[in-house]
Amino acid sequence: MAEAALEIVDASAGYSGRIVLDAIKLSARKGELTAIVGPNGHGKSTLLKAISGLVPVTSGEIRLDGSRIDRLRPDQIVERGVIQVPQGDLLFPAMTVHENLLMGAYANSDGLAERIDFVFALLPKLKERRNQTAGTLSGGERRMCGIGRGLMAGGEVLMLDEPSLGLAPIVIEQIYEVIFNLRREGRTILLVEENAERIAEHADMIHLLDNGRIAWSGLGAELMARPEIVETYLGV
Ligand SMILES: Nc1ncnc2c1ncn2[C@@H]1O[C@H](COP(=O)(O)OP(=O)(O)OP(=O)(O)O)[C@@H](O)[C@H]1O
Repeated sequence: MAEAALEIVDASAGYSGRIVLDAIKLSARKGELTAIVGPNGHGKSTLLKAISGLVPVTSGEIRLDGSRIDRLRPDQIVERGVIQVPQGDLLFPAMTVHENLLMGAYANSDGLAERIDFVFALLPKLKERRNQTAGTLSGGERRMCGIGRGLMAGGEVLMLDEPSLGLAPIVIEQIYEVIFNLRREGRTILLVEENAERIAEHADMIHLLDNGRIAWSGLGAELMARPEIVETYLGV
């Protein structure tokens, strides 16, 4: 079994005294696709934000390769190699695709040319659109640009917050093909997805987050064989 890249050990986090994550325990193993699924508003995005240092961890620990990162600033966490592609893309609309991609490498510009070549090879649409401003891209292209910008950071762990959100089914398939390719290449990915069916076949481990707690963990096939869980929590 691969060793853990990221370990969340009994971590709690929330907003202004309100606990949203309650003693969460899970890990994302190296080279694997770990998925967090669960209903809306139960803390999936908060978990990624807590890992990124954007929401304070009030108890417990978050470790990267065995070293604590939960007391670091967000920019220090990026420098350590934990990169979050936020929900809703958050691109710079007046900047070109190429400029947006370069922004991803602000903390680490070593091997910039190789990285941009890698991103353009993985996402050829971005190469075609490189001189177009991000504000003029389609929804799917914007999502790809967000993922490309995350990859430009050259991090060890890539965290994706609902990359399928708001996209047409055919575009969702394209986005997931890119993510599954990254997994095949051995990237460590922590993915938030509402629809477990979409990722069940490809995820190495799935954690179900319900009301700020891990309610179930296992393989995709095991989850799909539990219709009562799927119906209760995932509304499929
Ligand atoms: N900045 C904030 N301030 C206060 N409460 C917040 C903030 N962001 C999120 N919350 C609350 O934290 C809880 C968990 O939200 P979170 O966004 O983590 O859920 P989620 O599972 O990712 O849902 P979704 O898929 O809708 O994004 C919700 O009750 C939400 O209202």
